[in-house]
Amino acid sequence: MSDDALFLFLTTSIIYFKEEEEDRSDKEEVIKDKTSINIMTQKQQTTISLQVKNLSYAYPMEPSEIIKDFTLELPKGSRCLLSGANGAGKSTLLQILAGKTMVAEDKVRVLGRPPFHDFNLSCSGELSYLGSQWRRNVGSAGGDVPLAGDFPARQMIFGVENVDPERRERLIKLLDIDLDWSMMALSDGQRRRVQICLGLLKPYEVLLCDEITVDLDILGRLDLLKFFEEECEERGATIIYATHIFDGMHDWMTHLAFISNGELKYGQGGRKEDIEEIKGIDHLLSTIEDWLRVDRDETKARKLLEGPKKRVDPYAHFGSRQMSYYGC
Ligand SMILES: Nc1ncnc2c1ncn2[C@@H]1O[C@H](COP(=O)(O)OP(=O)(O)OP(=O)(O)O)[C@@H](O)[C@H]1O
Repeated sequence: MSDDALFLFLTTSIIYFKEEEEDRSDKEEVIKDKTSINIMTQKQQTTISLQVKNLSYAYPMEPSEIIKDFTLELPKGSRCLLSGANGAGKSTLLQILAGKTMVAEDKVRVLGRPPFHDFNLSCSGELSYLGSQWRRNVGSAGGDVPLAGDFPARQMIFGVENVDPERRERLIKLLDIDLDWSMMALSDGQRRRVQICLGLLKPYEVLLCDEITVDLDILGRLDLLKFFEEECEERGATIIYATHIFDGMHDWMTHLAFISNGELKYGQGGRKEDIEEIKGIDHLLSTIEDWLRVDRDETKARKLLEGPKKRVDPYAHFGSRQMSYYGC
């Protein structure tokens, strides 16, 4: 081999090996990345962010329990659809999980902490609740009376401190909010958009939603569901979403719980892939319809058997009811 040929051979080999090495290290990067994603997914799946253990609850002065021996466990990053008939106990359960109602410390854990006793869970924004109580408190003067006063949506949204400006911008765009909207002259859907924006400004780790999208138009609802999905997949947020609207929910949810008369009856809060009735194709609506029909028949039968509910009269000891009659 001539000197020139030897030189050419050596240079080509060096270039080839270098390229091979670069290629291999690229591949290794990808494999490393994939491994870390896998580890994250496994970690996400094994990290429990919300836990309810044999929870029972009765409202004060009420004779019967509204939540009965309820057990649920949700991993980080999951999106659980909470379903059930009117009066089944969904809002009551969400209010307990949100720490608005006191139950024993060991019955409910959110991010490993008891939500009622650990006040900081909600104050820090780690646990966020958008529900009936919240609807009455945010942007309203109490009950269903809208806040009076001619101030713009901007004032409410920019009034929340310590918010990431990028997140705020994103939410304003997503919810199609006009910052000049006057809070006293909004439609129900517009008010709900401002309320939802306020509730989502802080990056929660666990979000509890109780029928928040009823007033939104289809686009608003679908965009919001997409946003929630990204929050779970990118940040590992966990969401429980109670609704009677199932459009788009089959693909959206990762877990399903159907509550009947305060008990976890179908779905068991399990992964949707493991629930026989909705496995594979989108059978969610028809399945929930079937469950609701069975539930309605059972409730009727139970009520017939139980007879009328006996309520505790809180004024019985004071005779004030009689006094009020005299007053009339
Ligand atoms: N403050 C309260 N005091 C006493 N009983 C209550 C109170 N709030 C709700 N209930 C009762 O608890 C039961 C469950 O109500 P809850 O609001 O949790 O049901 P839900 O599943 O959210 O219903 P919906 O789908 O209509 O919103 C109902 O029978 C209701 O009458």
